Amino acid sequence: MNQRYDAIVIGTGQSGPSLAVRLAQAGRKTAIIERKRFGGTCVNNGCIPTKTLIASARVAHMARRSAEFGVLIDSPVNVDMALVKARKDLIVKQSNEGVATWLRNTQNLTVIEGHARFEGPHTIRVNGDLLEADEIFINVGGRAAVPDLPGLTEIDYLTNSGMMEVDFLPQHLLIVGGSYIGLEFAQMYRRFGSEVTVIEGGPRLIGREDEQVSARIRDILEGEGIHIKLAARIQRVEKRDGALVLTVDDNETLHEISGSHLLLATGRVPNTGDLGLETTGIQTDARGYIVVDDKLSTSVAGIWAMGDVNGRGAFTHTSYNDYEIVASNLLDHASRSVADRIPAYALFIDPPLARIGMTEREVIASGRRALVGTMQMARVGRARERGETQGYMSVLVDAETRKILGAMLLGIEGDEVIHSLLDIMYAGAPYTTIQRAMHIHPTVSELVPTLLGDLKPLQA
Ligand SMILES: Cc1cc2nc3c(=O)[nH]c(=O)nc-3n(C[C@H](O)[C@H](O)[C@H](O)COP(=O)(O)OP(=O)(O)OC[C@H]3O[C@@H](n4cnc5c(N)ncnc54)[C@H](O)[C@@H]3O)c2cc1C
Ligand SMILES: NC(=O)c1ccc[n+]([C@@H]2O[C@H](COP(=O)([O-])OP(=O)(O)OC[C@H]3O[C@@H](n4cnc5c(N)ncnc54)[C@H](O)[C@@H]3O)[C@@H](O)[C@H]2O)c1
Repeated sequence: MNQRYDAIVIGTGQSGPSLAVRLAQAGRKTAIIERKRFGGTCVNNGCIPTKTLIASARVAHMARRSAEFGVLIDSPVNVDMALVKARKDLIVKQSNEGVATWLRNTQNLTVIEGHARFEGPHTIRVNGDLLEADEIFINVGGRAAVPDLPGLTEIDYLTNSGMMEVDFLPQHLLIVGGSYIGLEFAQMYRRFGSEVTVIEGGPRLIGREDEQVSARIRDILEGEGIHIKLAARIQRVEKRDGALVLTVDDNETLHEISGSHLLLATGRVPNTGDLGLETTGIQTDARGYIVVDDKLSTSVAGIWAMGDVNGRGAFTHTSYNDYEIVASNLLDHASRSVADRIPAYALFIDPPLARIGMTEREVIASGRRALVGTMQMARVGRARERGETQGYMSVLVDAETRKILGAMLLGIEGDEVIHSLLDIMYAGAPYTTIQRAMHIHPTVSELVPTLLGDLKPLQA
C-alpha cells in the first residue's frame, strides 16, 4: 500500500522522537519508523543502563570503603548481579515505554514498527508498504564495531548490547578497547567484584585526551586493581580448557592473557549499510557516515541526518542538539548551525572526566598564546570532606581575548561543575566574569574562581 506523509522520521534515537512530535504538533502529517527498541542506544544499551549499573557499582565501592568514614558494616559486601540487572532493567523499561507511549499518544503522528529502507530519494519501504514524503529525517544511530580478530568467530564475545543481559559476575572480564565504553565497564565490573583486564591497541588510554589526563586515569584504574595492557596487538583469540585466551603482541613479545569473558569496546559503526542509500544519491564518507552540512542537510534536498549517523557527534546531547538545530531552522525560521556547538562530554568513571572545548594539545597546535590554570582536587574542601581527592582541574584561556578555550575537570562532581565554564564560553564572556563571581562554600565550584585567578603561560 502506498502512503503519503508530509514528513518521515527513521529511527527513534535521541533526536527522531522529539522532532517527530514537533513536526506533528506543527500540523505536518508525520510518520516515525523504529525497527527494534524505542529510544535507541542511549535508552536501551547505552547511557541509561550503563549509568544505572555504575550507580550500583559505586554503592558497592563506597560500602567497601565505609570503615574509612567510621561506618562499620559487619559482613562482607556482596553484589547480587541478578538484582543489579533487575534494577537496571526497570529503569530502562520506564524510559523505553515512556518514549513509545509519548509517540503513540501524539496526534498527527503514525508510529510504524519495522525496518525502513529507501527505494528512492523520497520513497521508503517498510513492512511491504511504500511511504513517501518530501521531508525525511534519518536518525538511525550506530552499533558496536567488531574488529577482524583471528579466531573471533569461533568464540562467544560481548559488546555493549550483550552486556545488558549479564546477570552473573564474570570471573575475569577481558575488555578490548581502552576508551569510553571500555573504561566505564572496566571500573564497573571491578567494583562488582570481577578481575578485569583492559587491552588497548594505542599507546595510552582514551587517546583523544591530553597525555597527562590519560596517565592520571590509568593510575586511578590501576589503583582499583584493574590490569591495563597498552600498545597491545591482538594476534589470536581462542578458547582453551574453558578459558578465553588472547595472544597479544606488545613490543615484539608474545604474551597470553586469559579470562572468562570478552567484551569488545572498539568503537562504533553507523547503521547505514542496510538503509538503501544507494537509491537516493545521499553521500556517505569512507566509514559509512552520512555527509551533512552545518544545518544537517544531506546531499539530497529535503533529507536531513541527525545523531551518531552524521559523524558530527557521538553523544546523546549532540543528537538532541541536532534535533534542536533542525527543528528551529524548519519551524522557527531560525538559522542555527552545528558549527556553533562547543565540544562537551564526560567519561563516567569515578571520579568523572569532564571535557569542553579544546585540549592542551589542540591549543598548542593552533599556535595561539594561551594561559593555563591547574588545581589538584586534593586542595578542594568538598573533595577532602567526601574522601574523594583523586584528579585535577585544568582551564585554558586565550592570552589575548581572555576567553576560555577549553577545560578538563577530572574529579568529584566535575561533570556538573564544568557547565559553569561551558556557559561562560557560550556567553562569549571573558574568564574574568567567572573569576570575579562569588560561588557557594563548600562546593567544588567555589574553587573555579581561584583556579582562574592563578593562570600561567601554557608551555608548548
Ligand atoms: C555503552 C554506551 C554508553 C554510552 N554512554 C553515553 C553517555 O553516558 N552519554 C552520552 O552522551 N552518550 C553516551 N553514549 C552514546 C549515545 O548512546 C548515542 O550517542 C545516542 O544514543 C545517540 O544516538 P542516535 O540518536 O544517533 O541514535 P540511536 O540511539 O542509536 O538510535 C537509532 C535508532 O534507529 C533504529 N534504526 C536503525 N536503522 C533503522 C532502520 N533502517 N529502520 C528503522 N529503524 C532503524 C535503531 O533500532 C535505533 O533504535 C553511549 C553509547 C554506548 C554504546
Ligand atoms: N560517557 C559517554 O558519553 C560515553 C560512554 C560510552 C560510549 N560513548 C560513545 O560511544 C562511542 C564509542 O566508544 P568506544 O569506547 O567503543 O570507542 P572509541 O572509538 O572511543 O574507542 C575505541 C578504542 O578501542 C581501541 N581499539 C580499536 N581496535 C582495537 C583492537 N583491535 N585492539 C585493541 N584496541 C583496539 C582504540 O584504540 C580506541 O582506544 C564513543 O565515541 C562515545 O561517543 C560515550
